[in-house]
Amino acid sequence: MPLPRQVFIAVIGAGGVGKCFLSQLSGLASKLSQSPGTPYYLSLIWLSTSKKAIYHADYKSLSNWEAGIETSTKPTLPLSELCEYLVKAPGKVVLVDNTSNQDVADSYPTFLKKGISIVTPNKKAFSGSYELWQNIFSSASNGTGIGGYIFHESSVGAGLPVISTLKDLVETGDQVQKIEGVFSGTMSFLFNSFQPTSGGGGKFSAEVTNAKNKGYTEPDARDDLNGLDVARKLTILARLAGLKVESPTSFPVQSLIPKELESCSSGDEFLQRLPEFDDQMDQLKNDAEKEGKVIRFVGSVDVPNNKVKVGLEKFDKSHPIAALKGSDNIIAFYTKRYGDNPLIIQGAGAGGDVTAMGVTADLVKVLRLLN
Ligand SMILES: NC(=O)C1=CN([C@@H]2O[C@H](COP(=O)(O)OP(=O)(O)OC[C@H]3O[C@@H](n4cnc5c(N)ncnc54)[C@H](OP(=O)(O)O)[C@@H]3O)[C@@H](O)[C@H]2O)C=CC1
Ligand SMILES: N[C@@H](CC=O)C(=O)O
Ligand code: NA
Repeated sequence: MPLPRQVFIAVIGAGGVGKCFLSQLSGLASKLSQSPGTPYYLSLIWLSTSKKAIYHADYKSLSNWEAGIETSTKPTLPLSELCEYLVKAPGKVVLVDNTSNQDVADSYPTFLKKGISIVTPNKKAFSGSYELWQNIFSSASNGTGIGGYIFHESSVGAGLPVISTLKDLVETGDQVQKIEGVFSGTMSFLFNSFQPTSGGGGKFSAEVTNAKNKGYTEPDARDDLNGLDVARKLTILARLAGLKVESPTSFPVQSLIPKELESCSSGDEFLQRLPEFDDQMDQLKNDAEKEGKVIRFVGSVDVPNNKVKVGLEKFDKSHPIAALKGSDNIIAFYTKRYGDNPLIIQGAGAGGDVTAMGVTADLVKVLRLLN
C-alpha cells in the first residue's frame, strides 16, 4: 500500500471563522490519521493574523496553535515571502484565507499559478473587479491547467450549498432566470429581531450590537449595513450565472447607514452613535406595520434582463421571507427546469461554525482532487 502523502495547510486569519475552521481542521486531521488506507495526512504549517504569525522554517507541524498565535512575537511575512515559503514546502499546499482582506484576495492568482490551492470565505476575491475574477479562474487549475484549485462556498450563504448548487445548475445546462432572497445573516437577524412577525422587537441599534457579538457581522459592521456585503454576494452569483458584473457598486444598492454617520472614522464610533437614529428605523417599521407588513433586506439577480438590486422591501407576514428566524438566509433559484417552483436553499447564513463548515468541506474537495 502506498504511504499517505503529507498535505501542508497554511491558514491566514484566526478570528471568528478562523478559530472554528482550525478546530474543524484538527477534527478532520485526526479522523484522517485514524482511517486505514487514507491517501494523505494534514500538517498545519502556517497561521497568521494581521500582525503575527507562527511557522517553522523546516515546515514542522504547528502544535498548540491557539496559545502559539496568542503569545507569538514573530511578525507576519509579506504575502510575496509567504508565497515563497509555501512554494518550497516538500509537498502540496492548501492556503486557507479566513480574512476579509483585499490584499490577500488580490494575491490569489500568484499563489494559484505556483500550484498552491485556496479555500476561502473571503468575498473580496470574487466580487472585486471583473479583471481579478478572470485572473483568479485563469490561474487556477480546476481540472485543466497546472495551477492550484480554488473553492469559495462560504463566500455566499456561509456553509449553505449555494455556490455548488448554482454551478451544478449552470454546468448541467439549466438556464437560470432569477436568483432572489435574503443573502445576509446579519440583515436577516436584524430585521427578524427588530420587526418579528409576532410584533414587538428590539431597538435597531441594539440588534446591530447583538449581531456583532454573535459573530454575524463583517469585521466592520458598516460593511453589512451599507448593503455592500449583500451586493458582493450577488455579484458572485450573477457572475457564476454568466453576467459580466463589473463590481458590487455597479448596480443599485440601498445603504442603511444614516447620512450623518457616513463620516464616522471607525466602526466603534459608528456603533456608539447609531442609537441616535433608532427613531428613523422605527418610522420605517411603523409604516410597514400600518400596511400589515414587515420590512426585510433582500436582493435579486434578474439574468435575462441583466439587472441586480439590493435593498429594503415590505412583505406580508405570511411570506416565507418574513417568517425567517435568527440569521437564516433563504435563496430561491428560478430556472427553466424548475419552472414556477424555485429550488430553495434555507438555513443559517452567518456564524463561525456554519461558515467554517463550508471552508472545511471545500478543503475536503481539494484533498480529493489532489489525490
Ligand atoms: N462571520 C461570518 O458569519 C461569516 C464570515 N464570512 C467571511 O469570513 C471571513 C472572516 O470573517 P470573521 O472570522 O468573522 O472575521 P474576524 O474579524 O473575526 O477575523 C478576521 C481575521 O483575519 C485577520 N486578518 C485581517 N487582515 C489580515 C491580513 N492582512 N493578514 C492576515 N490576517 C488578517 C484578523 O487578524 P487581526 O485580529 O490581527 O485583525 C483576524 O484574525 C470574512 O471574509 C467574512 O466575510 C463569510 C461568511 C459568514
Ligand atoms: N456579514 C455576513 C457574513 C457572511 O457572509 C452576513 O451577515 O451574512
Ligand atoms: Na455557501
